[in-house]
Amino acid sequence: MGRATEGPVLELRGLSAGYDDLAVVRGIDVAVHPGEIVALLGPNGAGKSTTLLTCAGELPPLAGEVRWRGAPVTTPLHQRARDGMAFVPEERSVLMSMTVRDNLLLGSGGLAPAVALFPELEPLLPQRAGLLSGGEQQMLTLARALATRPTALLLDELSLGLAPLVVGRLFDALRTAADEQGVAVLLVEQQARRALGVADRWYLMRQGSIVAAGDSADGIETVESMYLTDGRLDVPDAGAPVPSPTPR
Ligand SMILES: Nc1ncnc2c1ncn2[C@@H]1O[C@H](COP(=O)(O)OP(=O)(O)OP(=O)(O)O)[C@@H](O)[C@H]1O
Repeated sequence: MGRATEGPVLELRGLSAGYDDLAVVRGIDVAVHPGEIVALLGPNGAGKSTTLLTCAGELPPLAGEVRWRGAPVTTPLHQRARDGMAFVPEERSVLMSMTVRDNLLLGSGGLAPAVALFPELEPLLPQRAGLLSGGEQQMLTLARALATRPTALLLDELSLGLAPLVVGRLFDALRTAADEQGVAVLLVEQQARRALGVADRWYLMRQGSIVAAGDSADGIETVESMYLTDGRLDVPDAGAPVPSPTPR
C-alpha cells in the first residue's frame, strides 16, 4: 500500500495557521505521498480542521508553508481544485434542493465515472439530494470528488454520524482510489479506530501540535495508549496534564 518512495504530493513544513493573528496550529510537519491514506487524528479543538482548511487554501499560513507537488502553493481553493486538490469540508456539501444527477453533473468529473464508483447512486439519480440518508449524501459527495480523478483528496470528518457499514463502504472506496489511481488522501477523523483501519500512516494532533505519528503497523496501540477510549478519542480537560509522547 502507498507509494511513499515518490516525493510527497502535499506537504506542510513548519506550518502555523489560525484565525486573524491567533495561531491554533503551531509548527506542524505533515507529508502525504501519492497512493497513501494519511489520517489526521486528535480530540476536539486540536486543530485538524484548521490544518485542512489551510491545505486547501481557505486560510493563509501564519508561518511555514503548504507545498503542492514539490513547490510552495499560495493559490485560493478554486485554483487548487483545478490543479487536482479535492477538498470535502466537514459540513455536508451536496446541494439539497438539486437532484443527485444534477449534483453529480456539477462536478467536473461528470456522471458516468461517479456512478461507476458508487453504483448504489444509480437508482437515486432522479431524487433530490435532500431526501437521501446521511450515508447516501456522503456517498454522493465522495463519488463527485473521486470522479474528478484528483491528485489529492482532503476529507474532513467524512464518517460523522454515519452507521459503521456505510463508513466501511466509503473507506473501501478511498482505499481503492489510493491503490488504483494513486490518489493521496488526507483524512481528518474523530473515529480513530476506523481511520486507522484504512490509513497507511497517521499523525496525532493535540492543542495545535503534532504529538505523535506512525504507520498502520503501530497505529492503534499507540493512539489508544495516549487518548483512546472505546474507539473514540477522548476530549481532554482544559486543565489536564499533557502526556509526553515521542514525536517523530
Ligand atoms: N472560525 C474560527 N475563528 C476562531 N477560532 C476558531 C475558528 N474555528 C476554529 N477555531 C478554534 O481553533 C481551534 C482548533 O479548531 P479546529 O476546528 O481546527 O479543531 P479540530 O481538531 O478540527 O476539532 P473538531 O474535531 O472539534 O472539529 C479551536 O480552539 C477552535 O475553537
